[in-house]
Amino acid sequence: MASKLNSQLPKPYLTIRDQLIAQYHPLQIEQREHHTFCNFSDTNPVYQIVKEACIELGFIEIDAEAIAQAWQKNNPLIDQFNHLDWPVTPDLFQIKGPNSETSFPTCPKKLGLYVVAPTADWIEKLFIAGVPTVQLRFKSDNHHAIRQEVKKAVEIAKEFPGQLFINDFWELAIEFGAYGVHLGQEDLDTADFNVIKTNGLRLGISTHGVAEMQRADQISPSYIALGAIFPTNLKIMPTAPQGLARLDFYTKLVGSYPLVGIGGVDETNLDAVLKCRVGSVAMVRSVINAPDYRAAISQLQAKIQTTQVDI
Ligand SMILES: Cc1ncc(COP(=O)(O)OP(=O)(O)O)c(N)n1
Ligand SMILES: Cc1ncsc1CCOP(=O)(O)O
Repeated sequence: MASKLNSQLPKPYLTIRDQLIAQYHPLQIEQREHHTFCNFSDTNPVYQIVKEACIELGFIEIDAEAIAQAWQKNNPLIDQFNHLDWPVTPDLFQIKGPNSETSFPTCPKKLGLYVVAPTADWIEKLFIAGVPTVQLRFKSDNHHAIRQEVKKAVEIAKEFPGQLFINDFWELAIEFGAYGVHLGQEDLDTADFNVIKTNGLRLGISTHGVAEMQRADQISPSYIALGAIFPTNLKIMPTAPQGLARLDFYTKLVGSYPLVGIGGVDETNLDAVLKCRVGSVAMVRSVINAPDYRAAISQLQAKIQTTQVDI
């Protein structure tokens, strides 16, 4: 494979690097940044080769470094290098898992169909239609409107057996007593996790790759979300769509955390996503923009019931 990098690797190592790239080409995605050089901080050849191969496969640099570190830990000697030995276990990535004292309250590993909805009225329609897990993702700058919407959604949720997560507004979620909150990476610097936890709320965290999963693990959330799996026009994503081969890898990486897959999932690709052993699949447009949302829910739920493997 022709390299996009100006490699600093010695010639014999380039062969091993290209072997890795050929072996793991299903993990390849089109990268947005064009890497012209690699400034390696670590001189270990295994680390260097793997990092370069991962950059070539389209991993962002912090993820390439995390994978290179895991590989080096598992396979430290270049003269015993086994290019088939891609590391997948959480411990190689220093992912501890949720069983520590600091964990958030647990939620089911299989959350069923998880619909992310724009308003409290939608939350009601979704619960009535039998959706087990919903999220209020209300986007507004009007504090009064936000407060009213969260309050209404939580009041509605109390009438139904399903689970309601509130996106972003964790203080309001606590005040009104929601089942859980969902936070993005940019919320992690400001949210008070102790307050969320001591109030008994579950926590879901968005991730877009390996390094963000490692960061999420430090917080021991109730679930980890990974997106986008496929292209989505609902929001601008910080990383390119990750695809099924990477989803399969991420499912192994998170170990016993429930993994929620999101982004571009619909009836046509749901089977393939479930086969990657995700705990659940979150969707917006496949339900909210469907010509008949009740019919869409029935079809998606039926597919989840028939296809989801034991995890
Ligand atoms: C289940 C699930 N996964 C990811 C997201 C995205 O959340 P976030 O990163 O906070 O981005 P916005 O939704 O605020 O645009 C989500 N909402 N739900
Ligand atoms: C909110 C969000 N976070 C990651 S992808 C995404 C959008 C999912 O929407 P859709 O299911 O319509 O692609």
